[in-house]
Amino acid sequence: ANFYFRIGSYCVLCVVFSAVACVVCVLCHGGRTVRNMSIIKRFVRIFKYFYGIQFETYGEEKLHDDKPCVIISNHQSILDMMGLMEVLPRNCIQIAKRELFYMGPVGLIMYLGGVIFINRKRTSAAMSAMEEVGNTLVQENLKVWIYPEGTRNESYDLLPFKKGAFYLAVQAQVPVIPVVYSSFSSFYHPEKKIFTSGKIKVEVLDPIKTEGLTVTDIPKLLETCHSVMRETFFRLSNKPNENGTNGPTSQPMQ
Ligand SMILES: CCCCCCCC/C=C\CCCCCCCC(=O)SCCNC(=O)CCNC(=O)[C@H](O)C(C)(C)COP(=O)(O)OP(=O)(O)OC[C@H]1O[C@@H](n2cnc3c(N)ncnc32)[C@H](O)[C@@H]1OP(=O)(O)O
Ligand SMILES: CCCCCCCCCCCCCCCC(=O)OC[C@@H](O)COP(=O)(O)O
Repeated sequence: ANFYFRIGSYCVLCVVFSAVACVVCVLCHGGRTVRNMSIIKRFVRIFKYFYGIQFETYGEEKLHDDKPCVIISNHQSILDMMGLMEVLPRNCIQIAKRELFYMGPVGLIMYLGGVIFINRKRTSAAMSAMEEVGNTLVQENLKVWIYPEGTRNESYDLLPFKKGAFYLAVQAQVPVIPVVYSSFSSFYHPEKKIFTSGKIKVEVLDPIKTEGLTVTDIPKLLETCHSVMRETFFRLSNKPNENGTNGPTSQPMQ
C-alpha cells in the first residue's frame, strides 16, 4: 500500500507542481523557451526530499561547457525525471514521447520548457523532428537530452540503443556526453511493490567527439557509447559483470 501511496503522490506532485510552474513560466518568460527549464528544475529538485532520495554525482562539470552537445542517459522509470533535473545543464531540452504531452499540466509544462515530442510509432515523423533539432542545435547553442533506450527499462541491464541520438550528434557534428544513473532496484521495484528511499549515483562520462564522423560511423559510435555506459552502470550499481569482478573491465577502446 505504501508503494501506491508514494507513486500516487509522485504523480499528484507532478500535476500540481506542473500547474504552478506553468503560471510561473508564463509570467517570467511569456511562452515556450528553454529558459523555462531552469524554473522546472527548481521545482523538480524539491521532489527528492519528499522521497528521501539522495544523489551522488561525479563529473557534473563536464556538462557545464557552454557549447551544444547531445546528452544520452539510461532510463529506468518515471523517477528518472528527478535524476535528470539534478544535473540538467543550462539551455538543454529533452526528447520525449508524445503521450506525455497529453498528460494535462505535465504536458503543458514540458511544452513550455521546450521539450520536443516524438511519435515513436511513426519513425519517419520522429526522425524529421529530430533532424529539425539537429539543424538549429548549433546556432541556438542548445543541448539535447535523449534516452537512447527509447523506453523505461527496469531490468538490471541496458537495452540496445536506438540510433536517433547518434544521427542527431553526427548531423550537427557535436559531442555526445553519456550520463549514467545507478540502478534504482535497491529501493524501487514495481513488481515487488517496493518504493522506499535510497541513493542514486550519477556519473557524467567524458564527451565523445563526432567531428569528422559520418553516417557510416554511427554503429561504432553507438557501440562505444553503449559499452562504456553499460560498464559504468554495472560499476555504479555494484553489479558483478560478466567476468564476476566488480571493478571496471577496461576493455581497450576499439
Ligand atoms: C514542475 C514540474 C513537475 C514535474 C512534471 C514533469 C516536468 C518534466 C519536464 C521536463 C523533463 C522531461 C523528461 C522527458 C522524459 C521523457 C523520456 C521519454 O519519453 S523516453 C521515450 C522517447 N525517446 C526516444 O524514443 C528517444 C530514442 N529514440 C530514437 O532516437 C529513435 O532512433 C527514433 C525514435 C528516432 C526512431 O526509432 P526507431 O524505433 O525507428 O529505431 P532506430 O533503430 O533508431 O531507427 C530505425 C532505422 O532508422 C534509421 N534512422 C534512425 N534515425 C535516423 C535519422 N535521423 N536519419 C536517418 N535514418 C535514421 C536507423 O539507421 C535505422 O535504420 P537500420 O534499421 O539501421 O537500417
Ligand atoms: C491531468 C492528469 C495528468 C496525470 C499525469 C500524472 C503525471 C505522471 C508523471 C509524469 C512525469 C513526467 C516526467 C517524465 C517521466 C518519464 O520518463 O515518462 C515515462 C517515459 O519516459 C517512458 O516511456 P515508456 O517507458 O515507453 O512508457
